[in-house]
Amino acid sequence: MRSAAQPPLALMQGAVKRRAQGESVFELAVPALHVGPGELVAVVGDSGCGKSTLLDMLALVMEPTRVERFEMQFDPETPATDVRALWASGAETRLAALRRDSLGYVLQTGGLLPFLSVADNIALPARVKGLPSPDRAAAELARRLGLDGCLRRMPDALSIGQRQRVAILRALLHGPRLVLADEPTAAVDKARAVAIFTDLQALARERGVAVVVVTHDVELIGAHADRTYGFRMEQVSEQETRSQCLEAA
Ligand SMILES: Nc1ncnc2c1ncn2[C@@H]1O[C@H](COP(=O)(O)OP(=O)(O)OP(=O)(O)O)[C@@H](O)[C@H]1O
Repeated sequence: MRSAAQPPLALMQGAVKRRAQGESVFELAVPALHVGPGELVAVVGDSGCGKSTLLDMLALVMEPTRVERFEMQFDPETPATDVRALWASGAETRLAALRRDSLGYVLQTGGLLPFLSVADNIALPARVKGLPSPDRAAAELARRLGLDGCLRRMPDALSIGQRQRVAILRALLHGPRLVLADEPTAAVDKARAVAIFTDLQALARERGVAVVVVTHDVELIGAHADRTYGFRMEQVSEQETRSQCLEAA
């Protein structure tokens, strides 16, 4: 768990995202959310409450409509990066560099490239970053995630659950400081889901990585999360739904 002296790795205060589709409007409010190095934070809620919207804002791929404070501090020795200011000034290159170097995103769909082997898929983020191919680390993580023997195969020769674990492996391998996982256990059985949450928690602890997991597995994640955020939804008119993301008691 984060010690009192350690600043949060990601901090969001007074964030609002408004999304409109035709007549209907969805508004997500995030009064205060933070995640520290070594912490695993869970985000749980019903379908359509704004979990992916929140994750996309944390992944720096979706700009908040407005936000009072949005900072990331990947190294406690250096000043925090003012993400709010980067969005406000349209600093796309800086935002892209932060995404590439410091964030790992496990997509709900896995997002593996079908024409590359599993080994080449997982080496991709490191290559983009200009780092050598992380073969040894990949083999070790593959063993931990029960993917022995899968690295030489093509993605379509893996089960959905295996593909999901490969996506986790890929998101971790280039040494991100913040890992965002959207339903990483959606296609696996309960035993494998427990193993995945246990591994994500252990990896957070060992590497001082901050992990945010969106999940429907409320009961399973409870044993692994340092904090849980839920949502309070309100239908304010026929067209407009509002949702508030709040820390669970
Ligand atoms: N491109 C879009 N434009 C406008 N509204 C959108 C868009 N995408 C999603 N929404 C709306 O935003 C709301 C939140 O969507 P989001 O995907 O964040 O929910 P979620 O909690 O992740 O749902 P699920 O669990 O089903 O994946 C939904 O009501 C959805 O209809």
